Amino acid sequence: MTQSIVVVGAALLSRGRLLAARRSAPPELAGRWELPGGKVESGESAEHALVRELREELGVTAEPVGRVPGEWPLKPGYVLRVWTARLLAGAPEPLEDHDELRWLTPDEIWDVDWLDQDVAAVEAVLAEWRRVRPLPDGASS
Ligand SMILES: Nc1nc2c([nH]c(=O)n2[C@H]2C[C@H](O)[C@@H](COP(=O)(O)OP(=O)(O)OP(=O)(O)O)O2)c(=O)[nH]1
Repeated sequence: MTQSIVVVGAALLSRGRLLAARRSAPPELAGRWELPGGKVESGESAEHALVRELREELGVTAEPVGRVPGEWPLKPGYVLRVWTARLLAGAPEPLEDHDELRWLTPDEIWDVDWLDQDVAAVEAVLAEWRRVRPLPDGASS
């Protein structure tokens, strides 16, 4: 049986916001938004890949916090798994693969044009985020 290639995505959360990244390549994905991350290399753990990718792509030191339950198909042979993560050092910059970053509040999550294949994953991130930090009584979303 052929194993799918695992792509790890980071739900980097800071000060009540989620980091979204706009892809600059390849052309069919450019301009759409995703969770920063990338492919897990052979012999590498997903958590290690997450830390490595965030360093390479965004220039930050981050640590994984917890897996967001679920797994989402990307292109054939690729699946996306997502971890919440927190920043330990640095301010994210779009160094590689991205040309813009945005910190989104829960209310702003759908303001960006997520990759189609990321929408279900982002919904799961939102559910996990609310589970961990429930909204105060009376909040609308
Ligand atoms: N990082 C990331 N990639 C995603 C997401 N959604 C999605 O379809 N993809 C696709 C884009 C790419 O085809 C693949 C991940 O490749 P990548 O280019 O980010 O990973 P990488 O840094 O390891 O790749 P490479 O440039 O070293 O080849 O998964 C997502 O939310 N995050």
